[in-house]
Amino acid sequence: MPRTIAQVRAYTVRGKGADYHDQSGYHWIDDHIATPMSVYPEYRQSRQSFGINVLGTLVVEIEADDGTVGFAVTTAGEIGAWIVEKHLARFLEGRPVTDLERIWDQMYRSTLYYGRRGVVLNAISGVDLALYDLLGRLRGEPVHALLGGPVRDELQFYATGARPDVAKELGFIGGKMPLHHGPAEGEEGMRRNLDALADMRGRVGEDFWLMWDCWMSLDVDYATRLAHRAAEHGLRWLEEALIPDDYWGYAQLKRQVPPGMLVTTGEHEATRWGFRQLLETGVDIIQPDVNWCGGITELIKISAMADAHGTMVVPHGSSVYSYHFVVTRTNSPFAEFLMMHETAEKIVPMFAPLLLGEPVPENGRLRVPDTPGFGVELNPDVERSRPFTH
Ligand SMILES: C[C@H](O)[C@H](O)CC(=O)C(=O)O
Ligand SMILES: [Mg+2]
Repeated sequence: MPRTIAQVRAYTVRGKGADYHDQSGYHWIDDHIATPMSVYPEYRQSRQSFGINVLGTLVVEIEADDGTVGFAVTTAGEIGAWIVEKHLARFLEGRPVTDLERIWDQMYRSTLYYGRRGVVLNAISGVDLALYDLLGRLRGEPVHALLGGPVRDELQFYATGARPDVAKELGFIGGKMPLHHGPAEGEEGMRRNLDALADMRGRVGEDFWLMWDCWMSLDVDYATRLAHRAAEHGLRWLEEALIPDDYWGYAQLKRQVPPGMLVTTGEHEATRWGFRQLLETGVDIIQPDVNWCGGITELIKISAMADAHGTMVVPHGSSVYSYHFVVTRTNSPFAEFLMMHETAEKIVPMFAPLLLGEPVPENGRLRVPDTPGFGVELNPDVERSRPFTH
């Protein structure tokens, strides 16, 4: 008989951690990056000014009836803690730890009237990942073994950050930069974007992948013009050019970009139904975030559907939670590493300082550890609180 779930607990943490936009002091990740809010000049310089970091980190702990505890982290803060404690916990406590599918389905169906995506799916993802962690710990196996085992010996990474030139030195296969100026900054902003790309191309040489992360800031017309002008500097892909709801725009953009340039998106999409719509647009790479899209139980379905469309799945960030998945799938040939060092010049663990044992790539590569569950522990020195109980 499988173990049963004794208790579900939700905690919040402020500063860094899973809410990696929650940085203080200078950080490249908050330095005049183009966003959907860039149409308002007063919100252009800092994403924190419009509240990109309001949520904070959610930690979900699930305890089995023998006292074994699994956990996971995501971006959802207090609102997520409330959803887990007051609504989702009832679908877990007293159930077998192996009931992944039924638990996911009940969490999703029961929250449909206020959920479907966004913070509710972040909370569901956190619960699902904590359950995988618990199952791995109980069985003494890494999560990648629960998913069918690795299809390659190690992962290779591209780096996201302000310094692709440093990423190249560190052994990454490519560098993805934030786009700094959106359509509201006119031709001057367009020129600055292209100058930055040309400058970086000059530093990294011809063959190194360079990509742009547009964080939902563009429209189809601007994105098309940007893509054509960027082609001469060898831009490999244009990421998340449009708002996530504009599936029709993505289909049009895919038809209009120069041959060979990839259109990628999906980090703010959730569930198999959202990704079905996205796959039908014809984008080249989908980028679900396993901490936000519904967890591993849902990513398995999204990935299989993408595979049948001949589309690559390169998950957004998510550290160990995506590494254990990516290593088990042939249509996920590489992974993202988000450079959380303030100037992107050094490698630091993505969710630092929240996790102990969080692995980082060396020379752009990583052998996913075989330690049980996701192989990480909560750092006891990081203060957390439990705002709600049930
Ligand atoms: C750099 C991007 O604006 C964002 O902060 C991270 C992201 O979208 C990505 O890693 O992809
Ligand atoms: Mg992105």
